[in-house]
Amino acid sequence: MEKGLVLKSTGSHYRVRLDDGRVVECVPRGKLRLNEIKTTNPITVGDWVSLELNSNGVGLITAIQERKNYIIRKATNLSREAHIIAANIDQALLVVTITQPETQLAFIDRYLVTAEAYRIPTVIVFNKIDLVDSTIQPVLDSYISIYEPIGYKCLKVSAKTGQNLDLLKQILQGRVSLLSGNSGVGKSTLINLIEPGLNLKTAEISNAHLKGRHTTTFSEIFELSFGGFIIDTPGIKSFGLVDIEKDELYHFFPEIFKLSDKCKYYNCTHIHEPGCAVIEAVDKGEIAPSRYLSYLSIYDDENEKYRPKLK
Ligand SMILES: Nc1nc2c(ncn2[C@@H]2O[C@H](COP(=O)(O)OP(=O)(O)OP(=O)(O)O)[C@@H](O)[C@H]2O)c(=O)[nH]1
Ligand SMILES: [Zn+2]
Repeated sequence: MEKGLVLKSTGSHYRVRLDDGRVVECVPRGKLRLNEIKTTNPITVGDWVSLELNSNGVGLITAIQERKNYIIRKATNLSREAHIIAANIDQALLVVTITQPETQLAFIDRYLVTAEAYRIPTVIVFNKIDLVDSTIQPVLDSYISIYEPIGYKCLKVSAKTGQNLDLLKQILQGRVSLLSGNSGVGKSTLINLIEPGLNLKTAEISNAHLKGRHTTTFSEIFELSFGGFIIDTPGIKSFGLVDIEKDELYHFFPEIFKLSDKCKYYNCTHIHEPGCAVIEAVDKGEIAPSRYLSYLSIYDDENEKYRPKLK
């Protein structure tokens, strides 16, 4: 009996990396299912599997280990089944830039909420730090002062000058990472510097959900030469919001969640209730206005009237 990590899935067979580094082609033995959700694919990249090796070197997958997390894409047909894109993601690296292009705070917040809901720790990587001049610096500082206190690790790098790429490498080392970020922030440039020759298909498929044919694109995991894995999956630079119940949304804003047990009402929405510890913290400037705005707009687009005025 061997154990391995699923690197690639083509629907019917799988490429699995054994613990000793060997890579073998595998087929599942019979029906393998984890009783989680209705899914179009029972085994996905990032899965840890048990397998038996045939004499001809082909593996027979006999079991799938329980997943610590997974990301899904809703299948485009009406079967309501989900397609699991990847499992057991140790961390997401969200690459953002303050300029060329400017990554919006609302975009970062939506990403972080989704990552929290998926239980994927996220590191915010500020790239193109070489472009930061005296006008950009305060903006960069303000971004970091929003996210660092909440607990998100922030890293300033430059693919152009090579600044802090060693730290980025350290973060990637020994982990399974998902690389995300808007188009043009430098994901490919960074990864090519860190691991030359690795050509990720990070390019986003525009309106992927509108184009059914793209759901047949399979994701893949690449091994880094210095140890660690990168999940390469098209269209996942910014994964969509998972279905989050409105009244659970505050769970995915760590700084709001932390305060929520101090609210007067146990079912406080943190939007209009008297005695709300969250609103109080927003008023006192202890919660970033932009974060609270994101909370309101994700909760309900009609919360306009509750929005605090930004200075
Ligand atoms: N000045 C500067 N330019 C950078 C840096 N990193 C990347 N770029 C440039 O930014 C542009 C976009 O970089 P890409 O690596 O293609 O960005 P991407 O995030 O992979 O973009 P998509 O493939 O569209 O998702 C390229 O022209 C890079 O040369 C950096 O640190 N500093
Ligand atoms: Zn409240």
